[in-house]
Amino acid sequence: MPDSTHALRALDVSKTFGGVRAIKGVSLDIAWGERISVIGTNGAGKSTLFNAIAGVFPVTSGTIELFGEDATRLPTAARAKRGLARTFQTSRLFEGLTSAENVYVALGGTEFSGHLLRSSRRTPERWLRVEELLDRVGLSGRGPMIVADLSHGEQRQLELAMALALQPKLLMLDEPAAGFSPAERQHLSALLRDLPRDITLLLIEHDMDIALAVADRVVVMHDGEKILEGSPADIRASERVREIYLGGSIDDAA
Ligand SMILES: Nc1ncnc2c1ncn2[C@@H]1O[C@H](COP(=O)(O)OP(=O)(O)OP(=O)(O)O)[C@@H](O)[C@H]1O
Repeated sequence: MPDSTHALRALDVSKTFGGVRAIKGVSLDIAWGERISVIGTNGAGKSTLFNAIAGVFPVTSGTIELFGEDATRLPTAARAKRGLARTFQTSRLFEGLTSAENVYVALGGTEFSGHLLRSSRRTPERWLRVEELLDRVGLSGRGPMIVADLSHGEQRQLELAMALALQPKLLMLDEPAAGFSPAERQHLSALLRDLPRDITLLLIEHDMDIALAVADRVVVMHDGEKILEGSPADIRASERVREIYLGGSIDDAA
């Protein structure tokens, strides 16, 4: 059971790379089960905030509490062990394996060494779980396909299945719709909305439609700072957001 009211509390977090202040005093609380989208134009600091929470690098100042525990100095693996799962902008799949085998490995198939058929006899329940996860992300029937033969969209869906295999408390998705067709975007949006409500979700997304459709609350970053947060309706109606997107890359507002 959660031992705090929040899955995540980031307090006054800053990160400087050389002379660049990528994020400046950003605070962000995410309640258990809440779904947050972080939006902002190129260079706003979204990825830096995301990576700071995931523990990819140490923050310059500020604190990060995960699941009620100070995680500011915890390495990525320790954060993952406590229940944080993330996807990446670039694919981390095993391209020569099938979809099902990828999910199997993500489920903790530590005995995996190219002998999946042999291990499958020992772990039929794990293969059932693989099928469930593939179904959940809309990849029913794709289990036997080699990853390299999946479409880009399907590969991202597979990554989502692998993240879900970890039964995360906090699922962090880094631009999951990058490179998607309009149809794939709609599909992803529906998939994310259908995720179990007990998974806390932090989504960084360029695509406004997905960001607003999936989130309970939206955080707007600009120039390294959190400048606004509110409901999707608040954000949609915000003149400030409109100005920022028009002043930045108009593609971002698409
Ligand atoms: N490793 C790094 N080294 C130096 N500067 C960095 C590094 N990572 C990010 N920055 C800088 O920090 C600022 C914020 O970048 P960040 O990638 O967090 O923005 P973003 O909102 O994710 O942008 P995008 O939407 O383009 O991915 C930018 O000015 C960027 O150039």
